[in-house]
Amino acid sequence: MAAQRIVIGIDSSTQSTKALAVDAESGAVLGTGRAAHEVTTGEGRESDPAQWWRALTEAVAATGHAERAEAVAVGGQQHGLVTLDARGTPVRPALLWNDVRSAPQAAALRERWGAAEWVRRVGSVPGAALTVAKWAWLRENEPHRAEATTAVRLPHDYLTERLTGTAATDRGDVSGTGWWTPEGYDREILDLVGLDEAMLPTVLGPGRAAGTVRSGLPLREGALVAAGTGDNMAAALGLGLRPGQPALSLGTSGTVYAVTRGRPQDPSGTVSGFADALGNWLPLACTLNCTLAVDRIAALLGRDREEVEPGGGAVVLPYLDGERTPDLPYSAGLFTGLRHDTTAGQLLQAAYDGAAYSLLAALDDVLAGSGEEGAELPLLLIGGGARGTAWQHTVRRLSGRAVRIPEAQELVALGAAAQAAALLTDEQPDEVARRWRTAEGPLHAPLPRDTETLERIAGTLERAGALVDPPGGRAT
Ligand SMILES: Nc1ncnc2c1ncn2[C@@H]1O[C@H](COP(=O)(O)OP(=O)(O)O)[C@@H](O)[C@H]1O
Ligand SMILES: O=C(CO)[C@@H](O)[C@H](O)COP(=O)(O)O
Repeated sequence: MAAQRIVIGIDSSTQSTKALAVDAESGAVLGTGRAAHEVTTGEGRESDPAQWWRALTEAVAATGHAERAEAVAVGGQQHGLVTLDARGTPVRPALLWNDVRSAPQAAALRERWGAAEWVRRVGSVPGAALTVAKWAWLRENEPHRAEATTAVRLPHDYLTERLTGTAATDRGDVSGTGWWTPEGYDREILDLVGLDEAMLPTVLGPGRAAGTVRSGLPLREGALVAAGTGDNMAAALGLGLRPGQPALSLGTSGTVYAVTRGRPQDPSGTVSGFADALGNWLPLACTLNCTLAVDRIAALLGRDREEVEPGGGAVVLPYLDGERTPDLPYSAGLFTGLRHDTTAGQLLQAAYDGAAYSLLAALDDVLAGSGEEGAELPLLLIGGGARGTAWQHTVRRLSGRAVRIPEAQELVALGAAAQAAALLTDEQPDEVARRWRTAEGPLHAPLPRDTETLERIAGTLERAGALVDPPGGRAT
């Protein structure tokens, strides 16, 4: 019998790091680890990259297989701006994807060339989330820190570099920066925002390793380190997505996406034209307010997250963090349509509906522009929220689609593990995930689409005007 080969997949997401030790042959999860991250509250959203590294070492050690793993890969939250000095030490905490302070810089970038030209170059219309807007914010607001920066990284690049000593990224994650084109870094954009290309990592092609684990780390020295990728691209690998198969992730962010063979082009800005971690594309729409916002509203209402009730005409736009889809970075949450007989459970259901609405509306755009057949395939529901009955039911009611809930947990970490395993077995990572049968799970039949609720939310958004889009910036 051949010796068991073990790989480790790491998901460094907004709220925590999760690590899975996986049998490269069968996909069996042999050990798991998790360590929480701190994210600032208030106006900005920041985390200390050194804390991600500590969380990674803790989570990897907790799998119980760190010393045996032959290959490892990191999937990381997208877009975050990590700024390092000449010693590789963070100049300041990372500005995260959901930090909307960079909205004015994003607007100025859009103004400069127009949405269509940005889409032609980098696939996406710059919003506050994109790294390019965050770097522009830093230069304007903390020029001394921008000056002190000698290297710019994404979260997964930073962690991969700490593992290997190599400054490398991949086409999936780099496609969310706003300065990468399929031909390489866009010099004109880098000039526009005053960033030297020498400060950026090398973009590795699919299937390439970033290097090997350095000595003195809590992993086996010399183990292979795959290129890693952004967390959504890693989940696409982890599910073994074939072109046209839609997925919806309910985590800190809500995301909807599909793998496509053609490059997405959406000048409206709803769908970002990301690359996947292989040679394809990953049109994706993302909301800022998903599980955390709904949980917060449940807490305000004094309810458990599952204590929802149907009925009533209330609408909740749960934009506690500002919002990205629709593009309302300065918005705050809005409750409307309350009556004497409105219950707390109905308000909580309305919060779920408000959070799911934009994702499902955007799903239609993701699929419409995808040019792929198979758009009627069941929606794969993943992320922490997919475990919740209220989330599952809301997605089924508002999508009118069949929904499959993979039994496998932690699809981002599994995707990273599949990428690591592919280095050992000479397969494609998505083939590895299909071999591991990661997308299998109960299939829920479609429910009739609740068009009344969808229309009520759409109408509220249309009429909400300055309440959700204050002319002078942040509402509160
Ligand atoms: N059983 C559950 N029901 C509903 N939501 C859940 C459940 N378990 C976890 N969650 C939600 O999942 C979220 C974390 O999801 P996750 O995908 O791990 O987030 P991220 O990757 O953004 O850090 C938490 O905010 C929590 O609200
Ligand atoms: O910004 C995006 C996608 O464009 C987010 O999806 C981030 O990648 C963060 O993901 P989670 O921590 O919520 O998984």
